[in-house]
Amino acid sequence: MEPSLDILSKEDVKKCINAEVLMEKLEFALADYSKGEDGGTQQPLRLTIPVDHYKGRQFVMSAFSQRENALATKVVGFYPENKDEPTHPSDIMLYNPLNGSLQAIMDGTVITEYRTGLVSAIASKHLANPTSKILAILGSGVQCTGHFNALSLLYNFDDVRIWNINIQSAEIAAKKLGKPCRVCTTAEEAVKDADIICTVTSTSTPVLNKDWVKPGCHINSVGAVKPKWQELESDLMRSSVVYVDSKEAACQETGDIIISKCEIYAEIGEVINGQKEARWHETTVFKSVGKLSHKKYIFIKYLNKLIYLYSQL
Ligand SMILES: NC(=O)C1=CN([C@@H]2O[C@H](COP(=O)(O)OP(=O)(O)OC[C@H]3O[C@@H](n4cnc5c(N)ncnc54)[C@H](O)[C@@H]3O)[C@@H](O)[C@H]2O)C=CC1
Ligand SMILES: O=C(O)C1=NCCCC1
Repeated sequence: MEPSLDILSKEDVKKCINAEVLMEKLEFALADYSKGEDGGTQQPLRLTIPVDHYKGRQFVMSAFSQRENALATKVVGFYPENKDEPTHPSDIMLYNPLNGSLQAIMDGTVITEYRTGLVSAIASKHLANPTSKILAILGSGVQCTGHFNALSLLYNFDDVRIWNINIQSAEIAAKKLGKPCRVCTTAEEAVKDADIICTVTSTSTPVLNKDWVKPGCHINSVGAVKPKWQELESDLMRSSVVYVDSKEAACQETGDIIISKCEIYAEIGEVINGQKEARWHETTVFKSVGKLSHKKYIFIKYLNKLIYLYSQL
């Protein structure tokens, strides 16, 4: 008999996700990745296909995880000018690692939203002041909500600020958060005295300057996923303690690292493994490029288990 193929829509995937469980899995994934070969993961650098003719690009990310016994590929687009379609369309294919056969195809947009925010939350848990009360988010798209929801699992913020280049978009995002927050007219106003700052924009030039940031603040920067693009000013990168998800990927894929020529202190996985210090009393930047498909992979395997249960109900 032919093995069956599960096809999961965005709604199906949403029903399967439990953010707290995913956060635990992602922490293991980051730690395994930073152990190198001992971590039991295979995760080559992702393939980037420029589609300049249509102002877009596509990333193809494949990985195998021994811990989860899972093999998967995620394809994600980056079309920042899309208006009625997602700016990051994505699909994930899950394979049987025993024989390589395709088991499931699922929407990847919900997983991308959750995974990215939760990884920034894990970085914040290690690198931000544990008593953090003020959160600033620059950018008000999908990752604004993703980051707010993920960080709210760990912190009880009493002041949340949002800024976006387009203020109407920030106002819409603010209403969606389900918690009072302040829409700011400048990025400088939004980040004043903030304990944690998330930059989640599609900008190609810096939106955050060193002089605006409170010493000891923690910054999660997830945009600028092109070698010539920057989200953070070079001076800010050079004067902060910089952590990344993957040194290999960060050094090839983001102008925040390449252009600033900053020193990378550690991968966040090395902090989780106890190999490097969490210097949370200093100003820290977690530069995420989302390169780690194996993180997604763990997500996927987890979903697959739930999908199985779900299909039994
Ligand atoms: N590191 C990672 O793992 C991941 C990174 N990303 C990146 O994170 C960023 C945000 O992703 P989404 O929220 O999904 O995208 P989105 O398209 O939903 O939102 C992008 C936001 O950036 C704003 N923006 C556009 N140009 C700007 C400019 N010049 N200055 C300031 N803001 C500007 C837009 O108005 C919008 O609010 C993107 O750069 C994306 O490629 C997305 C997913 C994973
Ligand atoms: O890892 C991801 O997912 C993405 N990374 C870079 C930008 C597109 C989405």
